[in-house]
Amino acid sequence: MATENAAAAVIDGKAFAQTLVTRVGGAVERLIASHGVKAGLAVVIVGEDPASQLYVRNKGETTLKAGMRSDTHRLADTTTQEELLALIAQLNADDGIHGILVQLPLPAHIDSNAVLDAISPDKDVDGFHVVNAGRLAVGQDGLVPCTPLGCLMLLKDQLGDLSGMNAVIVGRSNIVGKPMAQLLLGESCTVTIAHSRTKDLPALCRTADILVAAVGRPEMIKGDWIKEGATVIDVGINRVPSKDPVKAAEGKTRVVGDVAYEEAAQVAGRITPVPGGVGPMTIACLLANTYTAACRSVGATPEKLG
Ligand SMILES: Nc1nc2c(c(=O)[nH]1)N[C@@H](CN(C=O)c1ccc(C(=O)N[C@@H](CCC(=O)O)C(=O)O)cc1)CN2
Repeated sequence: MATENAAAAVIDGKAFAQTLVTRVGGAVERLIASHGVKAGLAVVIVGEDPASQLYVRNKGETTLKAGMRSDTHRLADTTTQEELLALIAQLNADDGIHGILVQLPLPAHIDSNAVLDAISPDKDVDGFHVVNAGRLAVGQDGLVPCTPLGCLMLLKDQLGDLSGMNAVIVGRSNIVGKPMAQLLLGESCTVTIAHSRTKDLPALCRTADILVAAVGRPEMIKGDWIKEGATVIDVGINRVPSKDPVKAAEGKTRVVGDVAYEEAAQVAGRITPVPGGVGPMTIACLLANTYTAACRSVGATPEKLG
């Protein structure tokens, strides 16, 4: 799904995500009919971060839209690590819950890795558990992190066979950069991960047929870093002051990606916007992963959704 822009085709992640949620909903219904199992997702949020609250609300609403059970656990930011681990143990043991997600970031007094690794790997719908990271690295079936999975779906929808393409990923996080590299390697791309110590990043980016920006720095990637006709996937979600000085003075913000969109769209062949690109795919893929986990819990083969 792409609409024409000045130069680049704009990849409509929002529309793709809506289609995916509808497909998940159909598959969820068929799993209920065939196995009497209703997929269930538990989301845990600690604290009051407004962006996290918004994402968690969206997750709950979309889960219900897809016909799944949705439980949201809202915990105070004074919650101890022990209390959070006790809740996870309870959710691991709950047969009606097939997916568990702990919204990140967690407050500083909680060790995120300890919490993520307490989630049963079979219910780890974020795909962040070391077991799922390992499965992805060796090409075994597991649960794949939602944002890179969504990026891959968009890329395959746009480009079809990716084999032999040069992919450059800017950012080496465990959540996006590293799993994205594994997924693109699995599609037989030639993959480079760039990071803060990479030499001549603009020149490296210009070698990319596929450029994935996941660095968390507003509009860092400029138009002249992009090869003519390349496909640009912008994972960044950064809040910056409004362009209108009066609104900016009132503290109003706007959301931008890691790519300088206006410049990049003059050069790229295809590009994801922010908002409306990768972000909505993250939530749709979370539902797809929850459906997959529910299927596996009863030995059913998940339908292909993406
Ligand atoms: N446990 C997790 N925590 C976090 C994840 C994650 O995948 N698992 N990712 C992000 C937040 N996130 C989902 O949790 C998320 C971020 C953004 C969007 C989205 O649709 N964004 C909109 C713009 C919304 C805005 O204006 O702020 C868009 O891009 O169109 C969805 C999900 C960190 N935490």
